[in-house]
Formats: sequence, structure tokens, C-alpha cells
Amino acid sequence: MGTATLWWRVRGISVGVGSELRLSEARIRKRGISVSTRSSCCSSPLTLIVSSMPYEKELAAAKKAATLAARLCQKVQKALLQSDVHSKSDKSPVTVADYGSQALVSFILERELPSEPFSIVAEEDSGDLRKESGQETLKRITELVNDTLASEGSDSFPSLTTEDVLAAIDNGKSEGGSVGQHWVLDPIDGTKGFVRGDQYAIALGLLHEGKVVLGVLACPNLPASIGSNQQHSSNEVGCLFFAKVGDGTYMQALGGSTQTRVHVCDIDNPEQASLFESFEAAHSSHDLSSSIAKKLGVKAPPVRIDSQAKYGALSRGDGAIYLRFPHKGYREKIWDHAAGSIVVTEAGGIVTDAAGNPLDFSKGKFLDVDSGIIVTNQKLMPSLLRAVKEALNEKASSL
Ligand SMILES: Nc1ncnc2c1ncn2[C@@H]1O[C@H](COP(=O)(O)O)[C@@H](OP(=O)(O)O)[C@H]1O
Ligand SMILES: [Mg+2]
Ligand SMILES: [Mg+2]
Ligand SMILES: [Mg+2]
Repeated sequence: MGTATLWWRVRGISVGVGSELRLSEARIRKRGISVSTRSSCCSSPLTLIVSSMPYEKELAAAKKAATLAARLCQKVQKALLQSDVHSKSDKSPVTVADYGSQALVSFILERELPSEPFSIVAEEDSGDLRKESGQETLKRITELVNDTLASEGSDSFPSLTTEDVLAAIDNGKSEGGSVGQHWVLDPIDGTKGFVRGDQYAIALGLLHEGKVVLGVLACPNLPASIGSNQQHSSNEVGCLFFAKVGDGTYMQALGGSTQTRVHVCDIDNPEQASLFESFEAAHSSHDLSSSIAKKLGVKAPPVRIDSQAKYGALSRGDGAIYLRFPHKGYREKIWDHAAGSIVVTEAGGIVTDAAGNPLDFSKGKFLDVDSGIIVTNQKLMPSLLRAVKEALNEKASSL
């Protein structure tokens, strides 16, 4: 390259190397975008290696936080006591592990990323734990969090008090939105699956200006493969999926370090497709997905599993389609889809609402979707959209 002046363009901003470089690195990171380069002495494109890759630090912190939270959840799921499970005001279950996982993730992110603006939109809040009746549960959660931090084998973690745990949980009170950076956390997605001893996930995403730019899914009970694809077959369970915008999706064993890039399946014949849906019929209409499957000619029975583990499994090609049709009146939340959606899209898949619109994470806690959420690969999406439209029209005319 010799003494060529290196210029790089970042969404319309051109800067030379030198002192301006550092300034632009910060802009790149802030904007979470790709960089194109040109040299003043030759027309061929140059490869510019930026030392601080966008969201590299955030990804490392998110993986660490989700892995530790998964450890806490595994401990609780093994020895789940009836007294560990509570009902929230909307009658949905919450356990000491949901609270403990939220406290841990919040604590680790704040500690690992001290210089960043800190905002988390998370599912749980400390309201019930602050009541007289919540004191025993709060003590148990605090013990769990401290035990998990201690098992990290580092003295550098201070012992947290019950007040610290309440404060860490309440860090998750942010409303999100289209401005700035927000973590989006579901400390246990699939709590009903967790309580049953089945699938669940710790789901952590990062929003930048309303778009998901990073996602980590820790799935402690997910085998190395499910469904018909035997590519990853093994008896081991526990998978960590992660994706950064523009960088692909990777999977590693939970607690492991060897990562493999994953891709959605490339099936183009719907008859060969297999289909994921919620285990809980209350969360998604099994009748509607069965009608869609029939229209597509899908032969295999649906694979019903809890949580965003479905997104993880789809991202590595275990199945081809994920359908989610909540019953009337339910509003989807961003933490149920943020991490999962980037894990699938970076693996080459598409996530839309039932009308084919992209999901909009910029509107606060809720995702306003048209009728439901559908996920598949590029090749199957057109026929899936047609089948979904027909099935929804038939349902509407039968009412
Ligand atoms: N009536 C309902 N309809 C649709 N989704 C619901 C629901 N009640 C709860 N959920 C959501 O479904 C999520 C679990 O999804 P899945 O069915 O894929 O396992 C729950 O996440 P939590 O377990 O984090 O509360 C919850 O947010
Ligand atoms: Mg959830
Ligand atoms: Mg949850
Ligand atoms: Mg819940």
C-alpha cells in the first residue's frame, strides 16, 4: 500500500487515517455498520481491519452473562422446589431462577461494560420481592446469585446483598425505543418449559436505534441437534447461539469454546419441511399452524418446544419453519423475539409478521404484529406467506 492515503466511508462520512481514525472508529461502533474503503492511488478495494470490531466487547459480555445465568438456571431446574415457583399478577409463572438470571445478567453487563450507557428492557421486576411475603424468596435468589458468581472461581466478585439484587433486577425497567442503545433480556424464556423440566432459553439482545444488532441465546437443555437433521447429532445438551449484525450466526456448546458457523436449511420443497411451534397451545394456535402445514403439504408432524430455543434450532437447520399465532388479545413483547430473530436472520433466515412485515423493535416493550410471527428460509417464504394468508382468510370467514 506504500504511502497511499487511505480513505474510508461510513454512511457518507469520508475520513483519512491518523488522528481522525479513532474518532471514526467510535462512530462505526456507535452506528454498528460496515465499512468500505478506497485508496487514493489505486482503484481496487482495500480491506480495512478495524481493531475494535463493532459490538465485539458487547458480545463477549453478553456471552459471559448468558452462560453464567444458564448455570444458575440449571442448578435450580435440577432441584426445583414448589416454593421456588410463584404466580405473577397475569397468572404466568415466575421462579427464583427467572429473578436470579435477570439479576446476574444485569450485574455482569454493568460490570463488564462500565463505560457504556446502560439500559435494559427486561421481563421481570422486583415488585413482589419487595413485599413482606417476598423476603424468603429474595434471600434464596441472593444466595443463588452469590453461589453462581463464586463458582466462576474469581474472588473479584463481591458478595451481593439483597438490596444489590433488587437494584440489579430493577435495572431492567427501561422502556426501550428507537433512540440509543438498549439491552433486551428475557432471563428465562419458556418458564413453563423450565418448570416442566423441558426447553427454555436465556435470551439477550442489543438494540441500536431500534434495530437488533446482537443476540445471544443460551439453551441449557437443547441437544446438539433435534429433528431430522443429523448433522450435529450427539447426546450432549446445552447450546449457546450468538449473532452480530453482518457477521453471521455461531453456535458453541454451553461452557465450551469451539464455535461453529450455522445456517438455516436450504429446503425449497415445503413437503420436506419440518415445522416448529410452541409446546403450549395457549401461546400459539396449533389449529392454525396445522391448517398452514396442510396447505403447504408438510408431511412431518410439528415439533413442539418451548422458548426461543426454536429460533436457535431453526438457525442451524434442524427445522425449516417456525409459526407463532397467539390467541386474540395477546401482545407480543420484544424480549420474546429480539435475540432469536437476529440469530435466525444472520443464519440466512427471514422473520416477519403474518403479513410479511419485518418486526419493529423500536416501539418500546411491545411488538405490534399483524396476526402472528412466521420464520423460515428465503426459498420457502413466498409459499409460506401464501399459505398463511389463505389460512387466516378461511379462519376469518368461518367466524
Ligand atoms: N397467551 C399467550 N400467548 C402468547 N404468548 C404468551 C402467552 N402467555 C405467555 N406468552 C409468552 O410466551 C412465551 C413462551 O413462549 P413459548 O410458547 O415459545 O415457549 C412466554 O415467555 P416467558 O416464559 O418468558 O414468560 C410469554 O412471554
Ligand atoms: Mg419469554
Ligand atoms: Mg421470561
Ligand atoms: Mg414470563
